[in-house]
Amino acid sequence: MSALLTLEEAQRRLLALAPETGTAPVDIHPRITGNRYLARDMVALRTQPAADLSAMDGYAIAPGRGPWRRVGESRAGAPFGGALEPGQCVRISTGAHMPPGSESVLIQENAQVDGDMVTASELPAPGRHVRKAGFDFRQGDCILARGTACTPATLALAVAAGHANLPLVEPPRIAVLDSGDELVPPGQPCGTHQIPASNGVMLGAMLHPLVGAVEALGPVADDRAALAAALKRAEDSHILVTSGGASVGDHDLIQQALKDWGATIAFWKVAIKPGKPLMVATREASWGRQVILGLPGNPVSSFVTAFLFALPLVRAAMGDASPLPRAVTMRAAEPLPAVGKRREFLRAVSNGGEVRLAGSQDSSALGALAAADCLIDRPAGSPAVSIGEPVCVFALGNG
Ligand SMILES: Nc1nc2c(c(=O)[nH]1)N[C@H]1C(S)=C(S)[C@@H](COP(=O)(O)OP(=O)(O)OC[C@H]3O[C@@H](n4cnc5c(N)ncnc54)[C@H](O)[C@@H]3O)O[C@H]1N2
Ligand code: MOO
Repeated sequence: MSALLTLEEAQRRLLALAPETGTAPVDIHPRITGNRYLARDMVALRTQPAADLSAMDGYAIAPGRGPWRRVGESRAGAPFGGALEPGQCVRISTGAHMPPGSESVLIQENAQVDGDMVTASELPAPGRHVRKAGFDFRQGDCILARGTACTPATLALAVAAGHANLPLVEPPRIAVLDSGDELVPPGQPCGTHQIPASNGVMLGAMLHPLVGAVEALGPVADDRAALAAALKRAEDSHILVTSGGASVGDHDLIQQALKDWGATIAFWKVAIKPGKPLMVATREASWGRQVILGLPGNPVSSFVTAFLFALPLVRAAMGDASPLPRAVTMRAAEPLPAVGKRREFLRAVSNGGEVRLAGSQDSSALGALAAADCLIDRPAGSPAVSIGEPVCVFALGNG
């Protein structure tokens, strides 16, 4: 058998296949919802601040040690009309124009006021409490790069830079198909030879927050005709995620069904545990390229491969410039065994920078998976870990 792909190589090959979905302008106001990413670099249409502004409430003072004669007021939205002469000041509020001739702001806590005359109990340094024009950004600056996520902060920056809508990558159309003769739809009577079809629901719940709509095509029996009928319903999907039938069993028909459908296998099997039988295929539809991600049927294998492959693929198709999950370092709260040839992703619970196993690491153990809030990433061939040693961890977040 050919060597298994490493995780990095498999992710690289998959992301290179991410489908193109198109771009459309989307109104920012009242707010863009869901996970969306910029299709282009964005340039500021205005300078912010557009003029020197006060950062505090107090008095905009002319240079010198004072006292200063108060000659007017500058409020946010209503600037002082004139310019300050030496020895003059204006009352000023936070966000208001610094009038010409003023140099710094004497905060009101440090001002002694006697009629029109203002003296300083503590003198501000020149330029103190002044936001200089353009210090945040200037017209023409690139403020947001293509592939940036629309977060509350990036939306605020885009609005401040003068934009009313943003060019966003369209979310991909996604279908999920779980297959197996033993699968029973949720809540229906289930014999001892059967199992409730939990993967379709789990995968839909993982993908839905990213795109807002996921078509559920399963559960479907391990039967060529049934699979063909289900695949026909996926003809319009940019991304089809299948679960089950990915391994070597006589009844694991997914690969054959996909080939019958016109798909070409891009690669199969990755050196990870769980998740080895992961399969990737493509299909040229009349409207463009479809990507098929074949996940193993074991529920935990399906979850882990969805986290490592399906979510990044969807994020990449949505235009995310860095779609892969990011690891942090934590300390092992219990010893961990040495790792064999496959890189392992252990279901675990984190607490205050420490991490311990969530329970059974069997790839069917949903109890431990549901209790986990992270995956410990154990490289292939790595030695046993003692309590307190650092380990790489992926927070499950959306997972
Ligand atoms: N002789 C070998 N056997 C197996 C190998 C191997 O290399 N040689 N690989 C093992 C590994 S690793 C995995 S992972 C599984 C994956 O197999 P499949 O993708 O073909 O999955 P199934 O056989 O269809 O199902 C496995 C297991 O998961 C349950 N399942 C499947 N779908 C669902 C669903 N939608 N909801 C809930 N549970 C589901 C199914 O009942 C099985 O118990 O293969 C190993 N075998
Ligand atoms: O890879 Mo399987 O996913 O070990 O259970």
